[in-house]
Amino acid sequence: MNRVVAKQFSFRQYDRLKTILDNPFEGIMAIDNTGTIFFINSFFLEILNYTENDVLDKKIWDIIPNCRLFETVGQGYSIWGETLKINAREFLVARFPLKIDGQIIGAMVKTLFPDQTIAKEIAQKLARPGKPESTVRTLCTCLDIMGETPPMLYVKKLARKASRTSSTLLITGESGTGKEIVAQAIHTRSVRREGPFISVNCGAIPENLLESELFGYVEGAFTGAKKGGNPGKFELADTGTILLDEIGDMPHYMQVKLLRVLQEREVWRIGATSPTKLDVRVIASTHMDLKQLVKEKKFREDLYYRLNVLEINMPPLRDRVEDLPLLVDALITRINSRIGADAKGITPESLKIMKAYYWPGNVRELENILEQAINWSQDSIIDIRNIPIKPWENGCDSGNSTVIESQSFRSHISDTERDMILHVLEQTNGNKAKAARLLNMQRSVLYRKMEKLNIM
Ligand SMILES: Nc1ncnc2c1ncn2[C@@H]1O[C@H](COP(=O)(O)OP(=O)(O)OP(=O)(O)O)[C@@H](O)[C@H]1O
Repeated sequence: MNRVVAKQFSFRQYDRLKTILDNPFEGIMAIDNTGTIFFINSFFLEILNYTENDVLDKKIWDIIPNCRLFETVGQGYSIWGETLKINAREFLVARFPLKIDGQIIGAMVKTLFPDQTIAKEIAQKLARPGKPESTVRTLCTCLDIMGETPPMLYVKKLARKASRTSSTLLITGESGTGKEIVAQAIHTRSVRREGPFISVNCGAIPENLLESELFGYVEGAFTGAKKGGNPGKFELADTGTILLDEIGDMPHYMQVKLLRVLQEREVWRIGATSPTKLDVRVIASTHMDLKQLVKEKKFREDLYYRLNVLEINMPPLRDRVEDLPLLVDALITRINSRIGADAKGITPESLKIMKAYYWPGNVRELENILEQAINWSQDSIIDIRNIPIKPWENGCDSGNSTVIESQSFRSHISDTERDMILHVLEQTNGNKAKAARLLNMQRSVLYRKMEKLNIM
């Protein structure tokens, strides 16, 4: 190998090593035998809120006074599972000596988990070997949010940040992008995790019932009111989190009432003479453009700003197709265990089609197509071309979503949704409850979609 090649090779190697060490999932830092920091990765820099220049060549005790890494240089052995607190965040870490030819030349510290919540989730999993996930917990955690592309890593980062407070949060994004699972994950890693998580689909509840559903009523409030009254979803979510899904569908008069709840932190049951105090975190989600609705005077501006204290925007699947292999693997495992199949993967042709398709129904549609393909395939390596309705053949330039006019794009989404729903209804002989299950959506959502798409 000549010197130039050797140099290039080592540069490449260096880049690769740096990528490994700079990954966003673990913190790594190393000191020499005088306690001087000679390596720190971006994970730790972000937690410390420092740049490399602030830290490199400084003594470890000046940067993280409570870090016992320098002790490792003297001790010469590793310590696992110690807690390290940096800027009010706690990490489980390991520290161990670095040796060359048996001589200690320094020590390094690394985090064992990205944070304590994930550590606890994994500990729980280990404590219950062999138990199917569904019996361990029903709500999603951050581990259930699949995706390693930059937009998804950003979503997870925002979700972690949002879980540290109880601020009102708005999650936006197309249908099926995972808004509900992110809301659940934020709840399950927040201090409210022991409290309830209540999800309300504002668009699926008939307008005349919405107020009593959300705020409850007292005995005798109206004919047919239950004896003793009934608590609303807000009261049921007390000490926990309420997810107001499809907030864009909330009628105007209810927007006023919701604004009052957010401001006063109390609800008035229908017919009540005094309010009930609440301790609820509100997360709202929508696939609509709320700003546009505000402009069109269909959504109150003051409510929009109350809800949008924090915002997480879920990227559509077409913008993160590099996540497809990971999603496909994970979803196949999920579907296998749900329907008792044994699919192992997909053909390269399927992946090619998937990467070119623009996924109007996002991950929900992907899951549905995979489940259909598993049912139609003879082999354990499934081919999505085997399914009867092939939405990617709908005559659109699937490879380049940006050239699609927004109107035709929307109508294409509706066509695809209509085809999917009709196909599943055919499979279930018109049984809507079964169809909703197959489509992985609430029955009320299916009814709403059927009404919108004129499916009788
Ligand atoms: N990143 C993801 N990782 C794993 N599963 C996902 C992801 N995104 C979505 N899903 C799955 O897709 C389905 C739809 O997700 P979810 O209900 O959270 O979407 P949504 O954005 O709230 O949809 P809608 O607006 O229609 O209510 C669920 O089965 C969910 O588990």
